[in-house]
Amino acid sequence: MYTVFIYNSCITVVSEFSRGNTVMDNSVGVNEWTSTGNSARELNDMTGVLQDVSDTRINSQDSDSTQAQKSSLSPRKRLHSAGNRQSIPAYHPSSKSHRSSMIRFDSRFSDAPDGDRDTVRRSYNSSRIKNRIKSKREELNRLNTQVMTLKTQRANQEFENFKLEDRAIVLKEKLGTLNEEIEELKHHESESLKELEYKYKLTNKSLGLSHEEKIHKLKEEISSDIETLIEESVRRNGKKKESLLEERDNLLKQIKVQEQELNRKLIKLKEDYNKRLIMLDKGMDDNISSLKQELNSLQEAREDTDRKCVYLQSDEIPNLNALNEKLNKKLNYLKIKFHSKDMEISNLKNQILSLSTTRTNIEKTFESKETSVEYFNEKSLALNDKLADYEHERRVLHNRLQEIKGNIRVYCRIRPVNVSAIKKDSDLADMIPMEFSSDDFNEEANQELTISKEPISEYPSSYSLHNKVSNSHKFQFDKIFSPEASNQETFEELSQLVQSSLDGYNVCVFAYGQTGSGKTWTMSHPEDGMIPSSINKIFNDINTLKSKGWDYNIEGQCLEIYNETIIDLLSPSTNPNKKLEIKHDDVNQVTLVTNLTSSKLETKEQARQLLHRAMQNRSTASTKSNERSSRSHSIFMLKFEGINKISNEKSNGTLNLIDLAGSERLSSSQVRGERLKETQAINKSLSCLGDVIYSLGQQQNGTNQHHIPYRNSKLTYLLKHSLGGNAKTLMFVNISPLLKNFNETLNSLRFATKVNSTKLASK
Ligand SMILES: Nc1ncnc2c1ncn2[C@@H]1O[C@H](COP(=O)(O)OP(=O)(O)OP(=O)(O)O)[C@@H](O)[C@H]1O
Repeated sequence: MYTVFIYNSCITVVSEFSRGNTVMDNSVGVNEWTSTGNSARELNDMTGVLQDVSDTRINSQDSDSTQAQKSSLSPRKRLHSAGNRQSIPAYHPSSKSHRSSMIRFDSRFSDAPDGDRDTVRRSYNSSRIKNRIKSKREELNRLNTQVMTLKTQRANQEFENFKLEDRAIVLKEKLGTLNEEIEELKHHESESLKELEYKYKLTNKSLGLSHEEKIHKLKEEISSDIETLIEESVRRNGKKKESLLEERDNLLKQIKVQEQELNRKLIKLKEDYNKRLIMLDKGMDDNISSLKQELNSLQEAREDTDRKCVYLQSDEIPNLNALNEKLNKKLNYLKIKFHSKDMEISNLKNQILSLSTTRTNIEKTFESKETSVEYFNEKSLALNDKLADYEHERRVLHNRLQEIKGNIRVYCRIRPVNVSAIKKDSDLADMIPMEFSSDDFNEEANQELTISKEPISEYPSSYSLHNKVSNSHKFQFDKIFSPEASNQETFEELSQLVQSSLDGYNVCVFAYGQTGSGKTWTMSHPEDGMIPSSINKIFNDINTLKSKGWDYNIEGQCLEIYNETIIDLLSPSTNPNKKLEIKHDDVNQVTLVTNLTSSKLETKEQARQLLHRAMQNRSTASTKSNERSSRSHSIFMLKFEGINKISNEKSNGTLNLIDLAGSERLSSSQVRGERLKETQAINKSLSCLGDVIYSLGQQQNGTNQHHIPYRNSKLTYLLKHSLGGNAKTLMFVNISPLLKNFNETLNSLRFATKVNSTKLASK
């Protein structure tokens, strides 16, 4: 016995050998079955068989068996009760075919006895069912194989879909890359634009400065650069566009090919399905629907792909086209900009042309001005030459004048007496009777001074009486300054020698005379003494000489010779190691005192301060050593080093302003001890000075060619190169007007006369 149960969409074939003994023989899911394409008809056949078997059993066993049992065994009813919606053709026992088979069956066993006949029929039915089940199993296996094939095909199709999706992703990536490239192109283009602008600015600047040809060349270069860049940009963009279009075409082609392939496959599949549908019967609706679903999914995939293609066609390519348009617009904008820049360049060119015209005009004016400047320069040079010549001539003439006046000049200065202090005739009698006239010159341009112990005239109050004098002493000097003469008047005569020192000569100015005769007054009076006045004149003259091309370096030194010892007045020191020694450079006619302080003087003030310092040091020392100032020679030395920028002339001159020690005679001073030694040293050095000057005079006159005793005293040795030759010497003989100093005055006048008698001739 076989019973088919349908429960939970499963058909279960049960072989029942006996009532109440049921064995599960085979079980196939309905859905699976239907999906594998099992024919409903065959199933119906089988159920029909089962119905036959059932009917047979019903007929053969118990005709009174209940209708309920019958209905519970009916597969048709079971199928319907399981909710199977398949339309299965009805195999009712009352159907014609069924009845015919029953007739055939009955006719075969009609001859057999009733018991045997039932048994045979049952065995026959059993074998028949077995065979049919076997054949159905085989068919089921075949269907399973077909199902597997379809599954494989579906997997393949899914794989194809995946591939398509991958392809779409790759395409998207490519599009992304293309977008990046386009961005890069944009960036590159903006960079190129910036570079072009920068180049353009640079070129504009250089255009403004360089020549017209350069401008033209630069313009051409810039134009060609811009054109090249534009062409390059166009070419690159064109290439990109072409490649993009090519890519798009390729993609479209690929899509088309794939579409065709897909269509072909779909057609094939459809055909296959149709074939299979024909083969597997129309009852395989589920299968078809699944296939339809697959088809739908495939179509969806296809639509998706189509949409992607459309997206690519509709969105990306227009985007690319828009970008291209944008680039073209930019290119046009650049072209317009280039055109405007070109206009600007032409404007600039015009400006440069007008500027170059102006420049040419200015150059012409400049040339004419240059010509005038050259002319004036030449004139100025000529004038400078003339000026230098004049300056030289002036110097020569000045020197000649000084020589004519005498390289050794002696001026006598009579110290005034405080006239208000002379109250009585007896006071007048204490004065030295002297006679001179301030403007009375003899044939040799000398002035004469006559002194006498006795009154020279009946009117002794006058200095210029012309009465005959007994026991009188007559002297001749280059100039005699009356007691009323001021320092300014005195300096007028000296100033020419100061000029000589600036002109490169060595000048010595001595103040000779007994103590109290007015030497310091004459030389160092702080306001108008010879030294302060010389300082004034020197710095004034230097300024004037600057316009004639002269520049001067001035150095100042101050020293004292006391007891034949040199003392630095700017830095007095008791240090025995600091020896002040006189050194001579006979070749360059330069004298140097070792360790002597030398100060560079650039202003009057500096020179005055230097003098003030020296005077202070001298007075401090004087207090310590009992009026030493009267018994020492003080020397203020100014050295001038001049150079003329016009004529390149050089000059080296020295101005020595010397306040000599008092010239007291030993007999009159009646000194002893230290004081005697001092007086002897003073007298020795003064007499040496006289000797040197005298010897020099003799040498120049040709009478004495031998020895000049410079070394006999520190003073003469120091002044070796400032005495003699072209050097100028001026000696002030300061005399006292008092009768009590008559002998000293006479002595001084005699010494001065000795000096004055030596007129040094120029070489
Ligand atoms: N030209 C003058 N006018 C007015 N006073 C004068 C003149 N010359 C000298 N004296 C006065 O005479 C005095 C002595 O003068 P001064 O000190 O210059 O002499 P000296 O020769 O330098 O003396 P010593 O050798 O001691 O230094 C001073 O008081 C000074 O004021």
